[in-house]
Amino acid sequence: MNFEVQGIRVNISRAHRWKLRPHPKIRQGKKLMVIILDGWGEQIPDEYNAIHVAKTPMMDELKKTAPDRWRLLRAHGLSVGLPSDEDMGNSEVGHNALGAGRIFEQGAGLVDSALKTGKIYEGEGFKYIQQAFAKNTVHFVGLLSDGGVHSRANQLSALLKGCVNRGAKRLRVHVLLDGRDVAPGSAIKYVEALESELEELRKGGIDAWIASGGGRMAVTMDRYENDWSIVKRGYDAQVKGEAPHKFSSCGEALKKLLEMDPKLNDQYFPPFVIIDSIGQPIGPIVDDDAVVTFNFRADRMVMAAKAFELEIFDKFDRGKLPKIKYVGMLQYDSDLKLPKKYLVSPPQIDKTSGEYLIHNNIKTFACSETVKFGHVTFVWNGNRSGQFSHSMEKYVQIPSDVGIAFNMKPEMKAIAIAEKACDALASGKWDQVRVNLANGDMVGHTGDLNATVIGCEAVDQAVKIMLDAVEVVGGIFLITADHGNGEDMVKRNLKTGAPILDKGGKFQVLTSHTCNPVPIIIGGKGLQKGVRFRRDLPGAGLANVAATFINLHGFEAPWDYEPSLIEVLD
Ligand SMILES: O=C(O)[C@H](O)COP(=O)(O)O
Ligand SMILES: [Mn+2]
Ligand SMILES: [Mn+2]
Repeated sequence: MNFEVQGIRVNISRAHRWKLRPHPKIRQGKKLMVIILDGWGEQIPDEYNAIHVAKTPMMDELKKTAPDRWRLLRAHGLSVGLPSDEDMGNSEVGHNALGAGRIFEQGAGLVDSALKTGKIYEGEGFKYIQQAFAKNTVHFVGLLSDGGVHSRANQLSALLKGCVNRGAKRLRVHVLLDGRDVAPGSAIKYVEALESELEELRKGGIDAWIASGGGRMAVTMDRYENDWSIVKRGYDAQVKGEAPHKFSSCGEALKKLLEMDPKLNDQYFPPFVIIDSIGQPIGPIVDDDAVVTFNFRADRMVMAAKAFELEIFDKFDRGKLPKIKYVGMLQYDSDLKLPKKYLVSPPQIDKTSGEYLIHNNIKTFACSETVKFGHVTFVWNGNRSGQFSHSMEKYVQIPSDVGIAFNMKPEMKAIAIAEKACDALASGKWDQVRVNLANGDMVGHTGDLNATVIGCEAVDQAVKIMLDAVEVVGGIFLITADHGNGEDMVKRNLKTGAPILDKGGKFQVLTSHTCNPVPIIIGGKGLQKGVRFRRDLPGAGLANVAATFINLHGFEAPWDYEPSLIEVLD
């Protein structure tokens, strides 16, 4: 559409037309069930592939019986906006791509560029913390590893140096140990590397130390408000200098805590505080200090950001809130403007499929359990809080188990989610019913192969329940995943694919995601005859899914979306 402003002819970009054209061949009005299997990739079918070992009759049948409606998608690296194809996929980038139908450069890459160009030091966020450089301490809180999912250690190193070069004199790092996006037991390697970097800084006259720490699943990095006690433990250690364990260095902390519990995985380490020779914590956060949370990914930092920043806060007793200059590596929630100040702007993910759907009268019901709830809502909608329309969308959260590792109850809430989805479908109120089943991922991250097998079996049962409901209403289903995890529970020789065994012949556990592709399957009575996957998109990835389901709703996809995966044969 064209119009004139001050004599200049303006063409309103087609992207701003929310109304979608009817698909020339696919009818509107069919109910669509979209099922995201979190952490469900495709990999060599051997004994370390929990999805293969699991009895999954439903998923097996779908793969065997519909070759034209089953294919693989790329779910890692450049296909989901990560810096390189060495980067495994993750829930945030995966669900962003699924919901937005396009690939956006993600936090990892945005921070890399801002550090490389030096832009990070020119922004408002950096100037804010710089006020503390001369007389106060700058604290860095975040995940210490090179997993690249939530943070990266080389970005922390660059930032520490960048602060010192610009006048910071006193630095404290509050480390969160990983063992989830990287190998269990590898925390010591990252701690040693950081300790030697801080030692170098000390040689240059900078007062720089690790001040506290703990495992990421026990300290600070909870998400979607599942368990505030995790954030409290972090706050107590980082701000108040209080923790059940006190040591004279972080290296000593890791060693001693492992002696006390040799099976302890990095991600579950209890909180600890580093103390000086007279037993005082060496780096509590006090008035006028600056604090940087150096994770770029939002979901597991939002709660800590609230604890550091919100004046009105009732989740736990913070005591007297110090007056700090707090910034996030990124802004973690742009709707809540949280935190107010940040070092790098987050990706601007606009015009997501959810917004198109409501403009085209497609009503959506989304559901998952707490630990993945934000994935199928907030992240799916381009990191946007709440619904686009209260009357046309409903989001339901099933409470996750709290206080246990998920290998203790690997079935998680898969069946409860499936039942909710079936009720939603049967109610006739919703055109798209979207769920996320967490098991392949959350149980996979524990590294417990047997439990992951049980978790994957629960997923298969849940899928069957939902597909039966689709059948009853004559609808369509689309099943896919956000990245791999459960299909590979062992570290492998990268060239041969053979599992790496330790000296005792035991396999080395893989707790992280993978770079494997994920399946996508479409079907159901309501799927029009002749619909099949195109054969000309061999490199397609998660960003191609949104155009696909928009087609299945009977519309043409927006012109700037990655191409749809389907074609209709006459
Ligand atoms: O946060 C986590 O649990 C892991 O680092 C990544 O898992 P997710 O991307 O599946 O959430
Ligand atoms: Mn995931
Ligand atoms: Mn995961």
